[in-house]
Amino acid sequence: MFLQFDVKGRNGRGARSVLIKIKSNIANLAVAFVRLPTPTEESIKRRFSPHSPCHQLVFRSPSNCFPGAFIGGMGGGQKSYTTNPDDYKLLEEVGYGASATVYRAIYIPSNDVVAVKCLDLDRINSNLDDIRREAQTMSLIDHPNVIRAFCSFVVNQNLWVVMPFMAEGSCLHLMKTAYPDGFEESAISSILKETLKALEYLHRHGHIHRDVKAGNILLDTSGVIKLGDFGVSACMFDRGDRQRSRNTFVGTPCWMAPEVLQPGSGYDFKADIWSFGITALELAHGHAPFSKYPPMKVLLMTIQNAPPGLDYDRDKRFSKSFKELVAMCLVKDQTKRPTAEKLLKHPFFKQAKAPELSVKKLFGDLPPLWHRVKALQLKDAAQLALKKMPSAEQEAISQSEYQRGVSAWNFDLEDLKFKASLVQDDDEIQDIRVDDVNSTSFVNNDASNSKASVSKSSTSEMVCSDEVVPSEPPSNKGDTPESNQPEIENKGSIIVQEKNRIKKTEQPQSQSTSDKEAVQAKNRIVTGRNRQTQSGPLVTAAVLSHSKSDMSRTLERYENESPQALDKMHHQVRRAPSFSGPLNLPNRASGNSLSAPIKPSGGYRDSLDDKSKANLVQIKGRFSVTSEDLDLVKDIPLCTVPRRSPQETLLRKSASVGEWIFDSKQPTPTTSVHTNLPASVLMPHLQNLFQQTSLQQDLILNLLNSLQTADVAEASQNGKLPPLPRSSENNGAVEVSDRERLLLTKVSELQSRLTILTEELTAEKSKYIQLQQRVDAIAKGEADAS
Ligand SMILES: Nc1ncnc2c1ncn2[C@@H]1O[C@H](COP(=O)(O)OP(=O)(O)OP(=O)(O)O)[C@@H](O)[C@H]1O
Repeated sequence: MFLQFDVKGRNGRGARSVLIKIKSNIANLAVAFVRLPTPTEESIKRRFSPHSPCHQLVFRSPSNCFPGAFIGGMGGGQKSYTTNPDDYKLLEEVGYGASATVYRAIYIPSNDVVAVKCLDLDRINSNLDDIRREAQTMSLIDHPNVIRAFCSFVVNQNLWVVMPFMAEGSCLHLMKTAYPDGFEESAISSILKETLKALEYLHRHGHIHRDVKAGNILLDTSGVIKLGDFGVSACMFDRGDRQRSRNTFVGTPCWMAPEVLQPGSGYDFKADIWSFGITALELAHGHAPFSKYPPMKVLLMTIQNAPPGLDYDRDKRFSKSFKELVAMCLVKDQTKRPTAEKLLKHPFFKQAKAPELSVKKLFGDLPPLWHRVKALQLKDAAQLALKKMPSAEQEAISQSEYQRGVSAWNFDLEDLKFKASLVQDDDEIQDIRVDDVNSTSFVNNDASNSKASVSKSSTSEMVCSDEVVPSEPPSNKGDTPESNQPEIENKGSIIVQEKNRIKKTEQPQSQSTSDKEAVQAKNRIVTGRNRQTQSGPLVTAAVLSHSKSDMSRTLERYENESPQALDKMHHQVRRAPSFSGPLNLPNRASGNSLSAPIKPSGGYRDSLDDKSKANLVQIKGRFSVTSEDLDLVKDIPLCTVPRRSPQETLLRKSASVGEWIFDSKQPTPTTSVHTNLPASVLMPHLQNLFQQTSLQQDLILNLLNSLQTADVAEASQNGKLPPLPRSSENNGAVEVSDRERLLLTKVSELQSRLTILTEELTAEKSKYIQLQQRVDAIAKGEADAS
């Protein structure tokens, strides 16, 4: 079916200006990670003014052409919705993403509750094709598990997409509100099954969703589950431009498949299967794997590490079939991943209950969605207000560096990998592999470990903050059909705290508020650093490290001082680095295949352990690096692989130094250490290694010196640093200080390298000394014998 995409003004005027506006937006592709401002009451009123210019994007199908209104494209018998904005009354904000804000709204002619997604065309990180594609795809949908658009039209600089209102919001919101550790398995299987049905439908019709994640799985009060957000979907059967778009990075870092990160080869619908697997882990744990890391680190880990899975102690509560399902999806070689159709036949889904049974109970007694969203926004605002800790700054710098690379179209994967390697890992929240440690199990094996226990128990990872009162819905709430909904007392203000779980299980089941605070304080001390997840707007350590009353005071201040200030903060919250936004990276050809080899079992791994036991060379937190992976990342520069133990030196040699200094084909001395080669053979190699490591150290020192002294201009030409300010007229001071900052970053990067090399040198020295002693001993023994 061919759809025509028209732009017209309300009175036939203004079409030209809209087209120009949209075209100018195409030129703004490089603007990434922009969040929309919270529309003020003023701006919403303005939008609805009868004098406000309205332009309509009208979708017409040959068989169903109603100028000014779009009626269900394929389903037939659908309700009709007009494209007149005056027919819609926007109510509360119920969600926001990278490119849009979503409102609950009333369609006045029929009094229906709908959702209106407002995409700001001025700020959207997309071109007209993308926008059109999303709206077209959504309007053609005819599947119970996929959100369809009733109609779309342009109002001022916004594209409005009218769609069914999903009263319980997204799974992500739900987890952030009440299930910080994820859902129980029965709910997960229902959610995944419905999502998979949606994917099967989309794939069958030639679409790749490209943004499958908990934030895009929407729930309504009756337990119906729908997959939403086609902001980045692509058509598999297209050629030309759209086909090329599949060679670009689009998606959200934590959910992106490895092949999406190496766009030279392109990717297909199997990328959705990977994202589906990540979503399964997200639903199981409350967050996506790698979500605590900045995007560039996530990119590196996705490429370099063994795929994540349900392999840890905390995952004991999950069934074998669930673990298998996840493992099937998270296979690096996309050709080995099953189709959605095949996955639907997996035993895991045989037991899946109807969502009305397993999912509906999840939100039984939660406050209305908009209260929850408001509470989450307030927490984001508080987080921003308190965001003065260095780690937050580091995140911001990391994010801005990343964006700079992306928006300047000078993205360099090697540079990215190097920078990623400098991001400090958070060892304090390491997970423990099942077969590594016979530790006390801290997992609540009770499958009913859900909201009730979470919200009532003081051992839970939530802190209920009664003081945070979600702001009242707009005054026109009384006009709505839901105005008779009882005002549910505030339960939505919940702070998720990741802390030392073993410690927590020792805590008593009921405590007073002050006890709770004391326990939290204790846990903060025990934990050191609280978890910071960068998957969407979350409560970070900044908030968590403040007492409940501190936080409420902050919030009160923002609430009371001025609504505008709060509004501004919300605006800033959206603009603040959030690591869940889609990525759009330029096309890069890559000859490297970084996909890990898959066992000939067709990609069906019994568990990660099999692979890890054979080839595991490093365990780092929840991640492991296998020798298979190392072969594939040998082009990753020095120190991208963290080093902790003498054994890891072997790994480092083969992955970095061996590549840099030695002929990689030549056997390295370190690999020979464990052989029975005579000392006379070993010694030259060791001496060689020793010398070359020293050389490396000298080289780095020289580089450091030269950088620190005079070679600034030359450095600016190598593309790594911004150019020197051309004139002093315009904010030269800012440019200089930015530059200084970057130079300092560069210097610290070099210093880190130096430190690592020094460590390495020391390790080699001690090995050298040991071997020297052995050689001496052998020589002495031989001398004695003769
Ligand atoms: N129909 C709906 N009913 C209720 N809530 C919705 C609906 N559609 C979206 N939302 C909420 O709004 C949020 C943002 O919507 P959406 O994901 O479409 O925006 P986006 O800007 O495309 O997001 P992303 O950051 O994923 O690209 C969702 O996560 C969800 O919580």
